[in-house]
Amino acid sequence: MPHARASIPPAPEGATVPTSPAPVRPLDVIGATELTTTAAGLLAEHGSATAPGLLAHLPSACAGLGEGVRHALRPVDTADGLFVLRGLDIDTAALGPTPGHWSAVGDAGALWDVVLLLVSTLTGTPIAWEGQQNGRFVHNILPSPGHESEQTGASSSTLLTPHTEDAFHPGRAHLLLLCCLRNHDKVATTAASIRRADLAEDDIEQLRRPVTPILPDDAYEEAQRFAGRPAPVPTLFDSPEGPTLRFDPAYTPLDGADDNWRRAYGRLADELARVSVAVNLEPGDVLVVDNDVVVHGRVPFKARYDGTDRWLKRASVRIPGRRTRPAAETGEHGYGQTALPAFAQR
Ligand SMILES: O=C(O)CCC(=O)C(=O)O
Ligand SMILES: [Fe+2]
Repeated sequence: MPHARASIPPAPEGATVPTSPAPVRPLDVIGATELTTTAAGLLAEHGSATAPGLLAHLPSACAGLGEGVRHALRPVDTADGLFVLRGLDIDTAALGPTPGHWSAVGDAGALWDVVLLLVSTLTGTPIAWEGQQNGRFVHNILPSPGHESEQTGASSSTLLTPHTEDAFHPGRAHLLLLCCLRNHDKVATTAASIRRADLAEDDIEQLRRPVTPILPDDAYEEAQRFAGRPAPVPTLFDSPEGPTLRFDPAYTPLDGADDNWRRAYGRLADELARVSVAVNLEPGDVLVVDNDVVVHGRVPFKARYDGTDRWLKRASVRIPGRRTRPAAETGEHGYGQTALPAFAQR
């Protein structure tokens, strides 16, 4: 049912204006039950969502999932560059309070880590970063005291500027998956597709040039200390699958960039703001974002810090053999960071 559309909330003050809703892919009760029972079985067998043996068993566990789930998780197939999988039934009362920091999560909500890993494995290979959230394959996105105005998932009071996830790195995800556990205040994730943007050919030419680097974000302290020279990277790329982008203005130094490039970059940012949609995730929704096509962010909100805060689980996925990026990326140093696959690539 590709025609269903997620509801669009009114734009909060200062936030991007939604122009078109996100496609919803419904998951029926049979599919949802398959995912949760398979996840519960894996958890019971391996004891923890972070057990290496569980990760190794994801492909064989997925082999037992039915056609309905597989169909719902077929590749992103519209210029929106994303979809919302809807139909998982989360008992939010049983989750326990939203933790105050990712490092305090432990196995809280572990069933949903495993469900998200299964969903991720149906779309590709989940990856983790040694330097982020202790190497976990499923990150917890929740507001944390002291981090309110950062450009990371832990922030709240500030607009999380639209960005490509892990834009600084050539091993970054092809798909980003966000599973919503709790979102009482209907805080929207924003998403803008390069395939909805209308740019002048001259601007596209400018932004195809590698002019300035993208530096590691504040979630990567070790990478930020890396001594190597940051390499300039192109912002736009014409891939055999259509236009793609690599964009993170909050971590893009503009000092070395010429005026023509800067103006084109500014117009790209304006155009992405124009086509941006606000996706209001509800508990049980899994937002699947094509990280080569869409930049995502989040509107500002007031954290509660009382155990009822917004809580998302996040996974990153590589699609083996995908040709959406310039070949020159393979020579990048990646600021000393390595993306680790959950299991050997199939
Ligand atoms: O909180 C959100 O909706 C998105 C945060 C984000 O940028 C991320 O998790 O990568
Ligand atoms: Fe992000």
